[in-house]
Order: sequence, then structure tokens, then C-alpha cells
Amino acid sequence: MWRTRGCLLQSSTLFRQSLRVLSSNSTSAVGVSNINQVVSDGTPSFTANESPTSAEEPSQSRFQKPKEKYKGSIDNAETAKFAAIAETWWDHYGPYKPLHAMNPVRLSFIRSALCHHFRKDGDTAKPLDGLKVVDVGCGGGLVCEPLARMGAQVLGVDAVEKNIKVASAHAIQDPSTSSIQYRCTTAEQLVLEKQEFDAVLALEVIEHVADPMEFCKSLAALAKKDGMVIISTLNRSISSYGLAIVGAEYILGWLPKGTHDWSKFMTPEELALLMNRASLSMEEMAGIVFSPLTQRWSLSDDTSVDYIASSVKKQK
Ligand SMILES: C[S@@+](CC[C@H](N)C(=O)[O-])C[C@H]1O[C@@H](n2cnc3c(N)ncnc32)[C@H](O)[C@@H]1O
Ligand SMILES: [Mg+2]
Repeated sequence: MWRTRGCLLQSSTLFRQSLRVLSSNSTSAVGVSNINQVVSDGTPSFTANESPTSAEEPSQSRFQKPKEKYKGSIDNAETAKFAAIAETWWDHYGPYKPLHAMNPVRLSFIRSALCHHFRKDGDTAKPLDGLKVVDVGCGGGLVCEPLARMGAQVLGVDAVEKNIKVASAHAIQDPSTSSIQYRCTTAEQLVLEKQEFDAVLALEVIEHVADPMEFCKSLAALAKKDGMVIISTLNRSISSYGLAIVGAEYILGWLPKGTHDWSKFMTPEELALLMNRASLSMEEMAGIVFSPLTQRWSLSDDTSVDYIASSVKKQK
């Protein structure tokens, strides 16, 4: 079972829904090709014609047909977009304006999820004291810095060297963030190094990686036993197409045109499926919504555009 703000949802229901989407011959071509892409990066793990017959989660072999050796999470075309605007991470009115604007809201979710899971008092000055956290795809360190101020021991990693330089240069300006360690590397490299963390974050990253399933498995492998993995991403919906692409990139000009590829977005059901297959048990999910009326961001039951989900590494 995992809960959204205000309601409990059975993950089994979601799996059934996901499988219906995966197996339905009436599913749109976009949906089917995307799911295959999400699940296996180019090598379809199963197609509409080989749909599962039961509503239960299909066997591993059904999902994981032999495929090319995993070549890592980096999609060069995606990382090039971030390298091109690396100097703008701390410009609150630049391309990362939406990330700055949604920061208090997503940090409130993260703080609450971590404090609840690790039985920490969220009302103290340093509620995350003692927790070892890695922020994968940390960009300029927009989340690493407040986490360090909350007492966490933070490692920020990003595939783009320029991002790491900008993040490091910014963090050392303040004693409360100078303890953050930054490295230009990937989740899979940290797994090879057998690194482990209490909490693993990947915020607005999974829609930019080469193989979301393998990426998710790396995130899970980085979590200690009973550790937490928190992922945020964009839903693949009509609303996200209208708001995150047409609105943010073309009308409001918040982001450079072409920042996002809608077909790489993931529905909450697909993320739940990926997490389950990576031995992560989803705990809580919340939508991150922007109100044009109040010009404010908030957490909501509405996951139709952007959402964040916490999960716990299952016991093996
Ligand atoms: C949309 S930004 C999000 C930045 C940060 N997580 C935040 O929310 O403020 C995506 C980041 O992921 C990084 N990235 C993309 N692919 C990556 C990969 N395979 N491994 C690590 N970082 C990656 C990009 O360089 C970029 O900094
Ligand atoms: Mg993004």
C-alpha cells in the first residue's frame, strides 16, 4: 500500500492498471512505445501483442528479456542540454526558475518523509542530523544545500562536470553548506564502489536518463537496508504536455525549448511498477502543483503534471 496526500492506494490496483495499459491493444501507439522505452531502453520488454494474461505482476523473465548490456544511465543528448546552461543554476529568474520556485514544497515532502521514516523530530533545527544522503543528478545543488542545512551529510553527484563546478563553488560560499561533497559521476558508478546511503534522491532526473529501469535499480542499490529512495518526475499526461512543455518552454519561456521530451515522462503507475521491480516499496506520493491564480506551488493529490514519491528498500 502507498498513500497519496489524503488517501491510501493499493499498489496492486496500480499494477493491474499498469498492466491493462501495457496489455491493451487499444492503447495509443505513444503509450505503448513509451512504456517499452521506459522499461527497457530500446529493446522492447514486451509489446501489446505479447500482453500478460493474468492481472498479477508478470514474471521477471517476461519483463526482462535478454537485452544489450547496460551501458549506463547517461544520455548524451540530455546531459548536453544541462551543460549548455550550467552557469544559470543559481539565477532565480533563469531556466531553473521553476526548480527554485518549487524547492520549498519538495523539501517539505522530503523532510517529512525522511523524518517519518527515520523517526526524527522534524521540528528541530537540524532534523536530518546523522543521515547520509546522496542526491543523484544534483545539478547546481539546489536541494543539496538545504539538506545540508538540515543536518544531513550530503553527497551530490551529477553527470555534467560543469554542474558540479557550479554547485561546489556555490556551496563553499556558506559555512552551513561547505560540508557538501560533490562529484561528477553516476549512480551506477557509486554502486560499483559499493557506496550506501540512508536516503537516495533523484529529483527531476529519471526523465532524462538512458534507461529508467536500470537507473531505478541503481538508486535502490545505493540505499542501505531499510533506506529510503525519493524520486520526482513529470507525469506523461495531457496536462504535463500543456503546462511543462507548451506552457513552460514555449509560452512562459521558463525553460529552453526542447528541455523536455514528453515521451520520456512517466505516469505514477509506471513509476510504481519500476520501483517495485527495483525492490522498492512505494510509501507516499504527492503532486507538485502550481496555481496561476496565487502564483504559488503546493503539494497536492493532483499528480497530473509533476509528482514526488518516497519508497523504502524492501528486505531481501
Ligand atoms: C532537471 S535537472 C534536476 C536537478 C536537481 N535534481 C534539481 O531538481 O534541482 C536534471 C539533472 O540531472 C543530471 N543528469 C542527467 N542524466 C544524469 C545521469 N545519468 N546521472 C547523473 N545525473 C544526470 C543533469 O545534468 C541535470 O543536472
Ligand atoms: Mg526535467
